[in-house]
Amino acid sequence: MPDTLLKGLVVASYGKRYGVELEDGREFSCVTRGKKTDLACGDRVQIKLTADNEGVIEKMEPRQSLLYRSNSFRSKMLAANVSQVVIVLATQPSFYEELLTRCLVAVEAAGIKALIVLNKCDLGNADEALAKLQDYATLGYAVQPLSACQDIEPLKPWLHGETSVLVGQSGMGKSTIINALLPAAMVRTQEVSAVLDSGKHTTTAAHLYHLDAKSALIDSPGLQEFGLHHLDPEALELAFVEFRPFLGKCRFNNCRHLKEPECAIQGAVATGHILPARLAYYQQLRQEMT
Ligand SMILES: Nc1nc2c(ncn2[C@@H]2O[C@H](COP(=O)(O)OP(=O)(O)OP(=O)(O)O)[C@@H](O)[C@H]2O)c(=O)[nH]1
Ligand SMILES: [Zn+2]
Repeated sequence: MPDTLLKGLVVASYGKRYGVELEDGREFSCVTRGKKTDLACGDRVQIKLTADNEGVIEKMEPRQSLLYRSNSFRSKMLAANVSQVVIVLATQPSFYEELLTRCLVAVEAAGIKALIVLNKCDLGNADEALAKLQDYATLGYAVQPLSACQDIEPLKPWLHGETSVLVGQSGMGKSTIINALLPAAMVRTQEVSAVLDSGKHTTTAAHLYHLDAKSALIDSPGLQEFGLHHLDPEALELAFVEFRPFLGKCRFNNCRHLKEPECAIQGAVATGHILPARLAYYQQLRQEMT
């Protein structure tokens, strides 16, 4: 029955090709109709089979969430329908707080939960790195210390029942985490690449792995460029969670919280309700928008 539409899940995206897993577990290499490329790993779709191991994506189901990463030129979809973003940091090499901030902004704007994992806690300077993350814990973000190469167990309860996407700078230990959670992952990645790459060198944008019947993990490439060009100023100020009680209380209702007089956000910094560093990150991102 070549015209039957089959329900599936996008488990890999390779440029213009997508790996789609059907409900029975079979996976097919699929293309979209025309020039449509606005699909992401985690999207629920309906496909029509065209030949052995090939399919065309005919329909996409509505999304619950969509996480973007973008650079200065364009935004790209990172993952769809995720419930949680796991930001992987490490004690060494030291992480960029600016990148963490950008990532948290993207997560808030997408309406998703965030978990901050501090990996490599077996190395010497864990206390220092954890102290740095205390500010984020105070803001309400979950922070989980980990040593992925020694014991992955502390991470597991956080992933249960969630569709999580792992993001992090190169070298923080994402691959180590995935391999510890899912020892067969590497094998599977290679098999899928062989099917989908068809001899060409394409990079995987993201890949979804099932941890169990209720939990999935999406691996994504580094987030070195976590531009936020898809956001508008309102979304940006809302993404700084501790700003929310003060929004709408500035003298000017179009206040950018840069140098305006009688700004409630700057006032909250002066009274110790908002950290100066958070305002500085906000202002940097706000200025990128103008
Ligand atoms: N000491 C220590 N080293 C770790 C831990 N987790 C990972 N590493 C090491 O850190 C290095 C980088 O780990 P990867 O898992 O390759 O990092 P990645 O984030 O996947 O990096 P990319 O592949 O570049 O994206 C490797 O040498 C790992 O062995 C840990 O918990 N403790
Ligand atoms: Zn203001």
